[in-house]
Amino acid sequence: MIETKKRIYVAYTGGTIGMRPSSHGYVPVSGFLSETLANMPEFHRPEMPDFTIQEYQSLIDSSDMSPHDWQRIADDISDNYAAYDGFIILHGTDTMAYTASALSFMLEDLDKPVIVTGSQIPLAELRSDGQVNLLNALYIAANYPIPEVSLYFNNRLFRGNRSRKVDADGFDAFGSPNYPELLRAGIDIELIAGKLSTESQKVMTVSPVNAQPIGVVTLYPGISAEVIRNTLQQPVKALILLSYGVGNAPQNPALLAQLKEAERNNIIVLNCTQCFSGKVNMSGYANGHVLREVGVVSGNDMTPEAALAKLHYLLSKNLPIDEIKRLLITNMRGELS
Ligand SMILES: NC(=O)C[C@H](N)C(=O)O
Repeated sequence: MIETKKRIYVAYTGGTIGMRPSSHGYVPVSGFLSETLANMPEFHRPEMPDFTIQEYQSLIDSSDMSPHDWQRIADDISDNYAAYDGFIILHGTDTMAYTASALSFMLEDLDKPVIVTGSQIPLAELRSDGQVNLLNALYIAANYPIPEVSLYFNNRLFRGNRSRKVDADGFDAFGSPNYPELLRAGIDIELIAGKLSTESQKVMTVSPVNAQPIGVVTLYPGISAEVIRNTLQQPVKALILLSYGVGNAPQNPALLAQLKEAERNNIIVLNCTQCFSGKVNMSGYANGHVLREVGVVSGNDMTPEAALAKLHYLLSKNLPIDEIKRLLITNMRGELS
């Protein structure tokens, strides 16, 4: 029996991977990525899957990404879902972890691999990491299909909603501080925490997301209650508080009163740690306990990127506030332990 080649859909949204130098720095240029790839023979070897590149109308630096763009990507995957075995999203690195997190929530009952990747140096430049990232992402999507939204960078595949950009200018630009990688591509390709897809009867659907007014405040020594008060101005619906250590905040009565006021106004306050790894435990110290007493919800070991994406996703569903709070502490897509 002849094995048919896998078909992979590549959505090119922008980012450094397809950029070209200009007088004011790198810019995305339409048609350039497809043209560059057409001239790279390794992408067309018989071991490689068949792939189609869909270049988006307006290619963007990922610092311009918004929830509206997440929706466009999710809808694009949905429109092409039946015709392909896997999906690669070519994306800038700056907000890649946010998009991977958002897609992980929006794509309900996903049973095919969706891999987000990009590069630090454009594909067409000398010493680019784009070639190896895209080549491996295509190969892995076809031969090691892990049916979830993941992020591939520098020989490692991470769970999308556990990943973070950890280096502004190195090639090892992503990490997954609280969860092992799904797969490592060395001389051999080694599955670590990833589970390969099996026969499934699932029907993938997209949960729409609208941009939600969400505040984010990092605590710092000397922070005044006014900073919290200003961030909590209407129409804010949720606040991510990036607290100290295991979820501690100063025992400043004015600051705590602002958080209590948020609860009275049905504004969700989600406590994530500003530490790179580890988790929130509001019973560890009296300074964390007071936050719990004023109704703050624990973000556990969610990354700030996953917490923001999850809030956009849940707030877009118009659920009762208690249900949103319940789901925030529930593991929905492997985003928290
Ligand atoms: N390496 C990159 O892709 C960075 C670029 N500014 C982006 O996020 O689009």
